[in-house]
Amino acid sequence: MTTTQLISANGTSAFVPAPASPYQGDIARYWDQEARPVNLRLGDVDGLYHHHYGIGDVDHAALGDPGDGQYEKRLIAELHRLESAQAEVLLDHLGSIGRDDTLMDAGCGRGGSMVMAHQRFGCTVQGVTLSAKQADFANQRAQELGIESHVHARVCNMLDTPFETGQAAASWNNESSMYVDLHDLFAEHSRVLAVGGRYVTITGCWNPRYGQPSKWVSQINAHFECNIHSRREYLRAMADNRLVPQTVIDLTPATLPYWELRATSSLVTGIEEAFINSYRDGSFQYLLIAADRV
Ligand SMILES: C[S@@+](CC[C@H](N)C(=O)[O-])C[C@H]1O[C@@H](n2cnc3c(N)ncnc32)[C@H](O)[C@@H]1O
Ligand SMILES: CC(C)=CCC/C(C)=C/COP(=O)(O)OP(=O)(O)O
Ligand SMILES: [Mg+2]
Repeated sequence: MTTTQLISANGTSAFVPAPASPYQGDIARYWDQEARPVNLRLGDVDGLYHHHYGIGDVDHAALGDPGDGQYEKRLIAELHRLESAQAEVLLDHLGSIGRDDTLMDAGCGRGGSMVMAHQRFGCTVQGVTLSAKQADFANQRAQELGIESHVHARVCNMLDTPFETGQAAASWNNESSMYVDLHDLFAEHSRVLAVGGRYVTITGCWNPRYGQPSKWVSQINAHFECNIHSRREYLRAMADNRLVPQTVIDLTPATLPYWELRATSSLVTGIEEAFINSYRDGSFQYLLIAADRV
């Protein structure tokens, strides 16, 4: 594997794999530079840093009076609670996981879901991200929590991981599959998963019933430099790679309250309207798919 030496601001150096394509280089740079308050301030609530969206009903009693000085703080805590609830639902679908099991988080971001998985199951979690900044951040958090022997992130292409064939009891993509070819992705999950293991994704996908990707879906693609797939593509690519869906849940109604609340906050990024409109017009869906590796 080709590597590139990176010299960081404090003079330390590290070898990271050279990107597999110019596109992956762009995505690595995108996440290396990302520092949006909507992600950092939510993560600061309890130290779980997510780069995914939320599900569930808004607790209006907890939010309280918009007129008082502490409202914004409570709003941030509420958005964060909904994002962590999303990760809990993903973990609910991993099946029975033991302390000795290894899980793979494909596109692990700053590692919030990995920490939650370890805290729930006591297992080992191996994460991969294209971003050295994200991997460092996730490993720093694991160290601060004293769980670095069980939670580890590395800079690595999720389509070509160093994990052994059949090594993982379960694996997932949490809002990270729109950056890769789905056939290549599911071939790698299928290789790394033990037979009988479980794969889970939560993703945004365009709805074939709408016809083609709507202008809102195109706007989301441009905003994040990603390539949202259709629901049909997910199911077809899984079927071609020995991943048999056990559960498919349309989380669209469950994620709308998160977006409607986020649109009222001071942390808006400008993409809220595209998510809200595409979920409402049926062109875009927020889906959980849990599949058995057979
Ligand atoms: C929207 S973030 C999701 C992060 C995380 N799953 C979460 O829920 O917080 C997308 C992640 O996918 C990663 N990613 C995109 N393409 C990748 C690839 N080819 N290999 C590894 N990671 C990739 C990015 O580096 C980033 O960490
Ligand atoms: C559902 C879809 C299509 C997701 C695209 C991938 C993505 C960028 C997710 C959220 O990341 P983030 O938490 O960094 O984004 P934001 O800054 O908007 O909260
Ligand atoms: Mg976010």
